[in-house]
Order: sequence, then structure tokens, then C-alpha cells
Amino acid sequence: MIEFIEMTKEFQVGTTVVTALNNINLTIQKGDVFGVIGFSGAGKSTLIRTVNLLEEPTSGRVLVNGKELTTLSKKQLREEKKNIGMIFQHFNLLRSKTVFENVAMPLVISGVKKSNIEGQVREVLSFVGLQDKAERYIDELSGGQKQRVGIARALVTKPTILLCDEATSALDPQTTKSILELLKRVNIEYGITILMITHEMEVIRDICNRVAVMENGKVIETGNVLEIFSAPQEETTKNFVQSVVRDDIPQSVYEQLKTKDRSKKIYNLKFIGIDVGQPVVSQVAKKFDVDVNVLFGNITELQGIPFGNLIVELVGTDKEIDKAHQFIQTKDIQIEEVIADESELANHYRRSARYAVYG
Ligand SMILES: Nc1ncnc2c1ncn2[C@@H]1O[C@H](COP(=O)(O)OP(=O)(O)OP(=O)(O)O)[C@@H](O)[C@H]1O
Repeated sequence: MIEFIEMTKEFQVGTTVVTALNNINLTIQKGDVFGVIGFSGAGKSTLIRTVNLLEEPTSGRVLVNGKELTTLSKKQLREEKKNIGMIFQHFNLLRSKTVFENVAMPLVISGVKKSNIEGQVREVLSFVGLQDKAERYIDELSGGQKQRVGIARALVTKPTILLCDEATSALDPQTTKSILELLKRVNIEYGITILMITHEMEVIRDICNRVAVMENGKVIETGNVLEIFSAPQEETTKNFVQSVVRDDIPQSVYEQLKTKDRSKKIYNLKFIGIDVGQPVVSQVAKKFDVDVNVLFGNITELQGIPFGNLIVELVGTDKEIDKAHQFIQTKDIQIEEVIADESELANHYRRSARYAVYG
């Protein structure tokens, strides 16, 4: 468990003070895969580095498994730090040493007997799938393999907490996926609490159960990943969510609305964790005198739970469409009529422009 309590971190730069973290209150529970997301400069790196005292808080407290590291003696601190593994964006491995030697390093430094080192290193190398690469040098490995070495090195002291500093940012999407799967195994099989910082919402979507969004040194929103994805409150959070789950109304749907055909209504159906899509759509078509056309669908998965939206057009009399609308509501599906007023259109174009900027 990690607790940040009214924690502030300032840097003195010449004559000015930079407030990197401003009164952070956050709790990471044991067993969490907790993601911290924010744009560059939000304070993420500084935050994660206060956990193992790579940065010392200016005020407030950081408790790791109930202990405030700044109050410990050097010896106690060395012991506690074994509890906290860390992996980095650029791996931070020693190129002049082999995979085995890199992974063994934390044990060598803390004075573990040579005879005990061998077994522990082989065990973690096997866990990360590099048992056959022990004698290779770092430069002979791919980026994904290097990060596996980083993970093995972090695990070899049997920590209870793993800090991940943009651990997949230097990797291609396929390798990112395999490293995230490995981290999920670290969490489940070793029961290790993971705190990761990232600027990629895909990472949060794929493995985190909780998330905090940071901006200008503050946590602006935090919660369960499903909650945050389904009902983001802050503009920055909405932007991050939209970067992976686009639930805005496509241009083609707005074009349809311009026809102003009164026998048609367009609805946006939002699904969270229920039998997505087709069964409800076909039930509506069977039960009511309406035609249902699916105009657009975007369903993804969050922690194994279907999540996303479907835009449908209902064609029929007002009365039948109302009945269908009410029926859909009984299915716990969030349903909103899509109306093409001027502000919706303006919003739409603003959002499109924003996506263009984010690529
Ligand atoms: N050692 C330092 N000295 C002075 N200012 C610093 C130092 N480290 C961080 N900062 C400042 O603190 C703020 C937060 O930086 P931080 O690196 O924590 O953000 P970040 O969200 O991790 O960004 P990035 O993703 O670009 O690393 C920034 O304004 C940064 O310039």
C-alpha cells in the first residue's frame, strides 16, 4: 500500500521555485495496478520517484506499507527499498554486463551469498521468459527483451511494490502488449502492487484497475478505471478517454440528421458490462413496430468487461419509437437521442480538430 498525504514537491531553479507536485492525496491499495496518467510536465515522474525516495517530498508524507521512508535509518531504508522494485522507460541496464549479471546486481549489492544468487536469478529469468538468454549481453537484445530483463531485475529482491516509469513508452504496440501482459502476471502471480505512470490511455485501459489523472502537479480526477472511462468529469480526462474509446458522433451521422425525417430518430446507446449490442437491437426490432439500423459501433473491453457505444437509427411512429426507447432503458443501457443543434455540431468539429492534433 502506498499513501500520499498532502504531499508537495518543489524544485528550486535559480531564483524561482517550481512546484512539481501540489498537495497530493492519493492511496494505492495492496494488489492494485494503479495508473497515473497526464501530459508531459504534469508531475508523474516526480510523483513515482518520491515513493522510493529518488525525490524527497518538500512537505507532506509518503507512506509505503505504513512506513514513512524519510524517517528511517540508512540501514532500515536499505531493507525497505528491497520491497520496492522499479522499471524504467529506457531500461537502465548495464551494457557491459550479461543478462544474468544485470539481474543478479541487486542481490550482489545487498550482500546475498553467491550460492543463493544463482537460483533466484534463474527463477525470475524463467518467469519473464529469458531463461535461454542469461549469458547474452544487453546490446544483443530487443527492446522488449531488455524490458523483461528490467522486470526480472526488479523482481529478484521479491518486492511487494513495483514502480513502472513509462515502462512501455519506448516499445512498439505489439511488444507493449506482451510487456503489459507480463506485468499483469507479476500482479496476479506474485501479488505485487503496481504503480505505473504513463501518457498512454491504452496502458490504463489494458491493465489498470484504478487510475489518477494529473495536471499541473495536481491529481484532478481519480477512481476505478470503469468509472473513469464511463463518466470522466474533467476535460483532460475526457480527452484521454476519447483517445482510446471514441464515443463522439461521426460526421456521417450528423449528415443523416440534416434530412430532418420525422419518422427517424437517432440514439447513442452506451454499454457498460452487459451483453453488448446485437441481442438488444434484435429484441427491439422484434418487439416493436420499428426498423433498427446500426449506424456506428465502437465496443472495446475494460478488464474483461465489454464497454462502448452503438449509434442506432429507429424508424417508425413516435409512439413505437418511444416504446422502444423505454424498453432499451429497462436494459440498463444509457440511451441519449442524438440531436443536431448548432452547439453539438460545433463541439463535433472542435473534437475532430483535437483528434487531428493528437494523431
Ligand atoms: N530536477 C528538477 N529540477 C527542476 N524542475 C524539475 C525537476 N524535475 C522535474 N521538474 C519540473 O517539475 C514539473 C513536473 O515534471 P515531471 O518530470 O514530474 O513531469 P512528468 O509528468 O513526468 O513529465 P514527462 O512525462 O515529460 O516526464 C515540470 O515542470 C518539470 O520541469
